[in-house]
Amino acid sequence: MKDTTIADKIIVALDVPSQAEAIALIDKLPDVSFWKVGLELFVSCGPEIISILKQRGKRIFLDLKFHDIPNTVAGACRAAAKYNVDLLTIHSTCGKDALKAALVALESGAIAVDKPSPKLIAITLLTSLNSRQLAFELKVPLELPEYALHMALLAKETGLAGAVCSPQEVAQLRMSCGDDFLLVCPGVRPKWAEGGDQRRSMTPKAAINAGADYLVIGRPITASDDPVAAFARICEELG
Ligand SMILES: O=C(O)c1cc(=O)[nH]c(=O)n1[C@@H]1O[C@H](COP(=O)(O)O)[C@@H](O)[C@H]1O
Repeated sequence: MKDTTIADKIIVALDVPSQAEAIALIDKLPDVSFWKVGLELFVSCGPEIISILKQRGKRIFLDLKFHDIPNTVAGACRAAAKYNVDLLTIHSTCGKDALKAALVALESGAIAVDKPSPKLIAITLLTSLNSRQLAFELKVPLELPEYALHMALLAKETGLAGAVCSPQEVAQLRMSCGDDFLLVCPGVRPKWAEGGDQRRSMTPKAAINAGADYLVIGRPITASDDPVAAFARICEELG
């Protein structure tokens, strides 16, 4: 088995509008072992990108962020099982019944196609939201860290494999959810990169030190003039 390196902890978000641009990035960055296919790319070019990544031996995070009633998320998860990806996302705010239905359908879908089940992980609170927006736009009366923890625990109690959280909450979630619960952190920003629409960022090094299993990083690498150098610089900063 290939040794795991610090670079393997970085999942690069393939947020581009076409398959050609995605392939160009994948081939430009051969040291990236884990790629995220999100809504933009999947809606633009469909599931073929999954096969392209598989042919190159990459791990895949299929980030479709399901959010619907139990019957619908279950159907989507059953269908997604056939792609044989490593990680799949659903919003915790679907509620416990939907999370459970999704998990059961994903596992039975994987058995039906004789493939391992992807790990289902739950979005706690999008990293583009801050505490002000949580209180005044979403009208959630809890403090942000308490809300994120509650959403992670809901996923854990339902049997999901992990959660997506901002690096600012990862230490608390790690402490409360234990070492076996997968914690994936987007909203990560090296000091030299622009924040963009992310609201609860920390540096890659700080996020890993706080307990993240994986970092999801997009634009600091993919929108850089030199993605290869940007990826190498992040790996170097992670030590
Ligand atoms: O599920 C995700 O990956 C996700 C959850 C979240 O709360 N915030 C978040 O930014 N993401 C994703 O992580 C990636 C972050 O990209 P950059 O902001 O370009 O680094 C995007 O593809 C987002 O869709």
